[in-house]
Formats: sequence, C-alpha cells, structure tokens
Amino acid sequence: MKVASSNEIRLLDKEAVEKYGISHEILMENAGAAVARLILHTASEEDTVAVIAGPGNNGGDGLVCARHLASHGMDVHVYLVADPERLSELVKKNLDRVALANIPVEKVTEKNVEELQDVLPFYDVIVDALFGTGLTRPLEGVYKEAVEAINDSGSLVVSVDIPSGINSDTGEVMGTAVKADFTVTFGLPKIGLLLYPGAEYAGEILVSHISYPRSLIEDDRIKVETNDPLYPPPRQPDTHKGDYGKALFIAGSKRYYGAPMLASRSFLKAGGGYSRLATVSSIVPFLAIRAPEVVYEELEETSSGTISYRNLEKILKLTEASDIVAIGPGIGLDDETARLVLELIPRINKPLIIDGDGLTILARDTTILSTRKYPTVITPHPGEMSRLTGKPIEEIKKSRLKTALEVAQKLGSYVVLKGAHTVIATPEGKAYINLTGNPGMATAGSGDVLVGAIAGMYGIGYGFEEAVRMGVFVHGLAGDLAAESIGMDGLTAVSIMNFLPRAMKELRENFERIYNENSLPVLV
Ligand SMILES: NC(=O)C1=CN([C@@H]2O[C@H](COP(=O)(O)OP(=O)(O)OC[C@H]3O[C@@H](n4cnc5c(N)ncnc54)[C@H](O)[C@@H]3O)[C@@H](O)[C@H]2O)[C@H](O)CC1
Ligand SMILES: [K+]
Repeated sequence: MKVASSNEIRLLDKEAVEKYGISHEILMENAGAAVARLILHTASEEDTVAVIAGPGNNGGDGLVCARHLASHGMDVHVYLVADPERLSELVKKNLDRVALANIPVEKVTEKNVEELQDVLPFYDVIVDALFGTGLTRPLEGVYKEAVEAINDSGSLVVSVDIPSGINSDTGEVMGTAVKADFTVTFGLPKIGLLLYPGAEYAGEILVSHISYPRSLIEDDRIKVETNDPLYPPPRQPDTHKGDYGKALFIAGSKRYYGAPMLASRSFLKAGGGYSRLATVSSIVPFLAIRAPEVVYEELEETSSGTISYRNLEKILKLTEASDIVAIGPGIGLDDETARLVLELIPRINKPLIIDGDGLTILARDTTILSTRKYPTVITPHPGEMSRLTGKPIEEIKKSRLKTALEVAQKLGSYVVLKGAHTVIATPEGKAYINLTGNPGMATAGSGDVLVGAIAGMYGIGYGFEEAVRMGVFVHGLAGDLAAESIGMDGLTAVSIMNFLPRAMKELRENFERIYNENSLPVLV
C-alpha cells in the first residue's frame, strides 16, 4: 500500500476535489463516518464519547464523527479547543450541525482546560480530533494540556488521521502526542504512522480510502509503500541444489566466527541451494561442526587472524562460480583486510551484499561502488549509516526514510536501513517500510541472519530488488514466529535463523493470512 507525506496527501486531497469532483465536504463526511464506524464496531452503543475537536479540518472530521455517533444513540459530548469565529466555513457548518442535533459542545480555553483532567476519565471513548497533517510546530499551551488530559484519561482513545502531536512526515513527537489505541487514517497511511515513535503512538492503524478514486490510491507519484510480501517463486520438483542459487560469503575472522556461520547458514535456512563460506582457515573446523551444510573455502590469514590480501585472486575466482556474493559479516577492520575488501567490491561481477565491517570499510571510499555493473545492497544499522554519511546517529534516527533514499541515490545502491520498521530504499528513489519484526530481534547476529535471508531470496528466484524486500520481510516474519513461540526475551539470532524455514512455509502455504497480518487493514 502506498504511504503518503503530508504534502502528498494535500495534493491528492486537492485532486480529489478539483479533478474528480469530490467536494471537501464529502471527504470530511466520509472521514468522520469512518471513525464513527470503527467506534461502533469496537465500543457499545451505551458507551459515552468525548470528541476533542481542534481548529482545523481534523477537528471538522471529529465533529462529523460526533454527529454519526449521536445518530446511533450514543451519548456524545464535543470539547472544542478552538475559537469558533476562526473556523473554516466547512468546519463551522459541521459545528452548526452538531449544535442543531443537540449534541453538547463545550469551548475549551486556557481558563478551563485543566477541567479536562477531571471530566475525560468519565468517558468510555475519546476521539482525538485536535490536529492531523496540518501540525506545523510543537504543541503548547491549551493543546498540550488537552493532549495530556487525553493520555491521562484511561479511556479508549481513537485518533483521527494521525495521533495529535505526531509529525505526519517523520513520526516525531512534536512537544507531546496522543497515545492512541486506534488511528483511522484517510486516503492513504501517513509516513509518520509507520516510523517510530509515531508507529507506537498510533496504536492499531486502519486506513479508510474515503472514496478516493483508485488512481489516487495507486498514484505512482507516491514513492513510498509498505513492504507487502510477494508470493515466492515455485520450487520445481526436478531440481538440484544449484537451482536455488549458489551463494558465496566472504566473512569472518579468528575473533568473529558467529557472524559468518549465521549468514552462510541462514542462506540455506531461507531456501538457498549451495552456500560457500570463504573464511580464515583457523576457524573452519569449529564452523564445520556448527554448520555442516556449508561448504568451506579456507583462506590465508593475517597475523591478527583476519582474511589476508593474498587471497584476492582466489576469492575473485570463487565469485565467478556464484550467483550472489555477500561480504563483511565479522570480517574485522585490519588494514590489510580492509585493502582487500576495497579491492574486491568493484571487481566482484555479481550481485553483492555488503554488511557489517564491510560497511565500515566501504565508508573509507564509497566511490568504489560507482564502477560496479551489478546490483549492490548495503545493510547498515544507524551506526554504520552514520559512518557512511558522516551524519550523527541521532539525526539519522530522526530522518530514516530521507537518509536511506539519499544514500541509495548517491551510491546507486539499494539501502536497507535496519531498525524498528526497517526502511528499504532503491537507487531509483522508491522506498518500502517493512512492518514485520519485533524488538526481540535487536540482538547480536540478527543482521548476519538478514544477510543470509536476502541472499536466500535471490537464490530461490526473486529478482534482486524483490529479494532485498523479501529478505527483510521473511527475516522479520521469522523473528515474529520465534517471538510467538519462545517470547522476545530469549530471542537470539539463532532463533531467528531457525524460524526462517517456518517463515517460508507460512509464506507458501498461508500467503493470504501472512499478507493480511502484516499489512495495514482497510476499514470498510
Ligand atoms: N487526507 C484527506 O484527504 C482528508 C483530510 N482531512 C482532514 O484534514 C486534516 C488536515 O487539516 P488541516 O486543517 O490542514 O490541519 P489540522 O486540522 O491538522 O490542523 C489545524 C490547524 O492548526 C494549526 N496548527 C498547526 N500546528 C499547530 C500547533 N502546534 N499549535 C496550534 N495550532 C497549530 C494550523 O494552522 C493547522 O491548519 C487531516 O489530518 C484530516 O484529518 C479531511 O477532513 C478529510 C479528507
Ligand atoms: K488527530
């Protein structure tokens, strides 16, 4: 599903009106009615409802919602946190309709806002219609106090379009924000609902298309989408291991042999056919016990136990017999090894995944990517992205989508910026926000499993871009299945790896359910 910025949704709003003849009044009526439908499905008609309406169209949606709930016999009160004289004509029209329907309206100002703390806990349901995509600055004064009263109420909170206080483009909290149980968002979901902390404040998100024409819903001018799963390519019966991709992992060192094991083995667990690990000979005996299905290529090592430069030609030869290559997990930062990695990246004539220390080494000279003739994907966590861009980590965490898109464009490489709701960006300027995964996956080695999963998706036959997307999707799905089975606390990278086969089985056998459970529901 497409995901819109506040500017894009305003553009679609404008086109709905000007190009498709759907008036603002119809859009607002559909929006308010959608919120009312959710409440009628979720609460009971005996429940009491407080609608907290703000100064703009978000408030207007709330007023429409109040009218619909009252018409179902619910006991509804409106708290207007705005100056009625400054409302737009359309919002004023809806305020008049509320008054004409004898729905109590109370004006909230600095003088009486603290009373909200006392009255809101008595309402079963609170509709947060203070601000939506028009939020332009941090909430202060009466608005901030109203939000805090909503959060302290203990009532069921339903946010209109976006939780008030959340930045609809970045997901940041602007001063303070409503913690919603549900958010009904209109037209298309907003980016700020899917990036943390916005994703956490939104609660369960439901989309209402409010009669937007399909061409607006699927508008290609919108470059961001949720990372919805794609059905896996069939596994033909008469095949041999080579048909499911031959992968080469250039990884590991005397100190780090967990990473290469996790990456090379996860490739097989995700469905890949033939996994070769080129690593320092001193750790091969240990690895062979833990991962007997992997084929090992022993490499000479430096005095610090990392892969020596002397292996350059041998490694290049190995890449020729591979379909996809991954470089970096646990490879270390020894100068000689770094020189080898910087020499290999432009000369590996295969699709390439660069991860872990390989990214820290790449950060020394990202121009080496420009000569590559085959697709590349880099899989940084925010710390590695900070080294690649020179931007502080905090800034990256606040602008994950923008940073991923910029770097993908600049490097001509796919970017997987890991974290809660991993973001995938393409060199062509598209982006996908992944919805699978859970906090239990923030564990050492999780990224190594992801490298294997991406390579595995390419091995089973997805195209490169689809393999990157689906590697992230199944990695998160495996983590969710693992958490379901053993909880999040003891969830380790090995748990995620061991649930990859189940994730693939679920994808193949219960695709519809997996799709529905991991994409945004449309409120009908
Ligand atoms: N997406 C659609 O097609 C539809 C969207 N609708 C709803 O419209 C709002 C956006 O409405 P808008 O009037 O542009 O802004 P808000 O209601 O979010 O904000 C009101 C107003 O408040 C001012 N403001 C901004 N920040 C602050 C602040 N920190 N403190 C005080 N005042 C602030 C600013 O002037 C804003 O204009 C969208 O979210 C939907 O709910 C349509 O109703 C249905 C179709
Ligand atoms: K809102």
